[in-house]
Amino acid sequence: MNKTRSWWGWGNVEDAVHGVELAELTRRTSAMLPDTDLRAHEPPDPRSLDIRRPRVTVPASLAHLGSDDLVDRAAHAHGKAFRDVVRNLHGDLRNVPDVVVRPSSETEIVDILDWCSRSNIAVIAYGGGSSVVGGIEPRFDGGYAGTISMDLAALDRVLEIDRTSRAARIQAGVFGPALEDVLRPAGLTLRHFPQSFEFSTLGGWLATRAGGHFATLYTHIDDLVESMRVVTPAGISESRRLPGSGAGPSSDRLFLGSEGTLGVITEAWMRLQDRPRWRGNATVHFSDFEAAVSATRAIAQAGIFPTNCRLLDPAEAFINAGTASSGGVLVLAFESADHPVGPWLDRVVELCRDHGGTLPEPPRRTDSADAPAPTAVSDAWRSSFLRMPYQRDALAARSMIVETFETACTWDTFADLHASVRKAANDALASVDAQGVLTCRFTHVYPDGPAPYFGIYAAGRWGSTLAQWDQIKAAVSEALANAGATITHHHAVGRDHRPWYDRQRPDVFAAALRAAKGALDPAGILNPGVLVDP
Ligand SMILES: Cc1cc2nc3c(=O)[nH]c(=O)nc-3n(C[C@H](O)[C@H](O)[C@H](O)COP(=O)(O)OP(=O)(O)OC[C@H]3O[C@@H](n4cnc5c(N)ncnc54)[C@H](O)[C@@H]3O)c2cc1C
Repeated sequence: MNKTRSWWGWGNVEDAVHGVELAELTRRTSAMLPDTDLRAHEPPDPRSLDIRRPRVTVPASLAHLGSDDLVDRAAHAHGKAFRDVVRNLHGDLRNVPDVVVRPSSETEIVDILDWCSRSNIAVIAYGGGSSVVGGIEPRFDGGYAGTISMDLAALDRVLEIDRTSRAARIQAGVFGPALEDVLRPAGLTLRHFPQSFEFSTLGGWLATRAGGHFATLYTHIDDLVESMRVVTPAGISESRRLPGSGAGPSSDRLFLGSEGTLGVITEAWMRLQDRPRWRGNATVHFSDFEAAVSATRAIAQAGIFPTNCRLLDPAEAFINAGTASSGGVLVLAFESADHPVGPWLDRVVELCRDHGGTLPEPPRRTDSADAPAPTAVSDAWRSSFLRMPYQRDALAARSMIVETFETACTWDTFADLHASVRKAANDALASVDAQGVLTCRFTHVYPDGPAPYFGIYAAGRWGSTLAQWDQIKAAVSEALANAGATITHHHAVGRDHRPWYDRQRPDVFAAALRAAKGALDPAGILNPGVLVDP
């Protein structure tokens, strides 16, 4: 069945929360936050809204690539963060691209960039539109004649597979599932699975330095890049395919995380892996969160790199895995294409026991090609992980504030950071008069520190939830900045994180980035306001 992408919320219209799932979601929410007004509000029809008419006309030679359809433009106006969904629900579409263009070749991209550079039209590269930081939104000053959203979904092919070096040349507009469908028959995988996998693209992952689902070793997409090809208004940059190189600063590193401000990534050679055969998993309960953190650190520093090492604090374990625990739950998994993983699993279980962890179920493993059954907690966590964005939308339409924020810090600073974020979030919830819960989990762990990921579930007031969230987000972002943590571990900078990113990066680096932008994008048309001012 062909599904319909939602213009206002996550994913497909047909997959939205309804029926039993909706009843259970509202029941659990009411139990957690009694007196919440959970009446549903429907999104408006974009055609009923007073959306600005297009200010630009695509030249005749490119006209077949352009769309000024109102719903198409509305769907390209915002990303998929809570604040995007809420604005859509309220019909707040004040910044809408004038035209959506869909090139299917580099030549067309070059022609579009030439036209826009000459005509002072801003260009926003658009992959899957799953940005959660205002990265694809035409929200900026600067007297542009208009804005186009350059949707790259037609660049969706795997062009070559090099089985010997285990790499593939892949176009930037391919979505996660379509990419894996092509690699699977060759026994290969990119093995990059962000939560947004189904609705985000390779180009978006590269442009935002996305983080995949796996907790250790290859965490960011950066680790998987062999070379990149980027069309800039000043020309095309293509790096050599190399397993490693010490030849000066890396051009790939310049374009990774450039968020559409320096050029349009059209393709990349990506390092692949053989599909895993051997797997093992275990779930460990702790009675004390500090001990759980120490166990997780011991594992991160043991040099054994589990694929999953996700520590859920008690609130997170309860809300998203349905498990009660006083000190948190650690979900562990290993997989390998080459060897059985039993000894590694045994070792991490031993480390957990050393820190007081207990296992309600024995570890599971297969030293054969059959996948082991997941533990009850890891199964519950996985299905809730995939449904979370749909449930977030259902709750956003019912006056709830449901959003996440993420960071990374060194182990020595985690306890203080955790305490100050908790305080900032709870104070902010009180100041916006919202009863709520803060949760924390580690999405990734490194030998020198974790990437904590926080969630807020709070009862808001319909019509005010955006303002309430913005106040909470500013408070927690300040707490992260003051603790010396990063404003983002993998969600990128976009427009929403700019104030804190500007404080985080060294001033001389900002000057170098501005100079690079000046050289690559002399007319300053690419994604204005993101990373640096034009
Ligand atoms: C529910 C949900 C879950 C998420 N989970 C994760 C997660 O697990 N890990 C994670 O890292 N992020 C996650 N994100 C954030 C988002 O999915 C990532 O930032 C993702 O990499 C964006 O990819 P995209 O194709 O949707 O890009 P877009 O949202 O379309 O674009 C993002 C940025 O990249 C630029 N861009 C896109 N394509 C190109 C290109 N070809 N060339 C140059 N610039 C380009 C855009 O201009 C924009 O600045 C999540 C978001 C949501 C809503």
